Amino acid sequence: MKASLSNSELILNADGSIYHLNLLPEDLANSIITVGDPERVSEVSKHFDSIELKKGKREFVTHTGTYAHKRITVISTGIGTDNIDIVFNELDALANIDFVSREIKFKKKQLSFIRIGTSGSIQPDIPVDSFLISSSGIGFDNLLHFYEHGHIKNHELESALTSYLGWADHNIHPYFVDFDESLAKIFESNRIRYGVTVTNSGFYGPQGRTLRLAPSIQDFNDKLAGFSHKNTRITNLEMETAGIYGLAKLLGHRAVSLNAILANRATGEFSKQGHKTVEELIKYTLSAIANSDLT
Ligand SMILES: O=P(O)(O)O[C@H]1O[C@H](CO)[C@@H](O)[C@H]1O
Ligand SMILES: O=c1cc[nH]c(=O)[nH]1
Repeated sequence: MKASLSNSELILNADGSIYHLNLLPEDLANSIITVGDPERVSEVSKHFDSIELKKGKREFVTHTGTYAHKRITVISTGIGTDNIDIVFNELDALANIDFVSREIKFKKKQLSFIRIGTSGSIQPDIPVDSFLISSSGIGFDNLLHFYEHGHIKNHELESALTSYLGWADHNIHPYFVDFDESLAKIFESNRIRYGVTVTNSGFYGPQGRTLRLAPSIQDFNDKLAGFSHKNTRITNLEMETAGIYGLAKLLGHRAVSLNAILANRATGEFSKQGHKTVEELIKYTLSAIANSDLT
């Protein structure tokens, strides 16, 4: 017999929508763009040919519409993998749990997630205003540690990085998860490079930034930048990708993260045209989706 999820586990609002996102199952397209900044949602949907719905609650703003005959949902996650836990569990519930019987559906739907985010490079040769596809996400947060996840990790790279860093005494246990290669192919061109992205649990200390507080690990970014294993090096830092890759893979979905590089931490630069660069990445992403087999 199938288990019915209780009211405290699958939480629905009075109108039948899912607790934090305020969405109904029919509100969701199969292709989903995630962005961190709620204001970036309309920067994406302003390009749509039509918008069928706009909903939101807290930092989770959602627009669903059509672009070049593709139905697309764009949703903001806010900042951090704690929010990724909420967004990805609730989006998967919309697709794969029957809200009437409260049972997990036998036939699962696979969603395609494309993150359009901003990020800081730690390599001097990756300039501000460039674009980067994360071929892996390395979680310096703790989200994946709360789920059984041994089967979806890149064990070889995780072990190599863990022994190189030797930061277990700092309670740092990075998890390493790869992108969905078939989804990433859609976004390949000579305008965008591949890299490996660290997902941090903060923007300042956890990304090696020092304003007034002393860091617990000296030369944090230099140490990350110096990692090398079979042609793999770490390229950039942000705050969501590893959590997205981990939860998407665990739930049977596809995910790829596209980064607009706004900071170069090695050279101390920050983009003077961040809005334009993000706008260009949005147009680049939508054009690639238009020319893809995504439905
Ligand atoms: O621009 P977004 O998508 O929010 O991404 C980056 O920007 C935020 C920090 O400024 C973090 O969320 C980081 O991951
Ligand atoms: O340096 C940066 C720039 C954007 N987003 C981040 O998380 N870090």
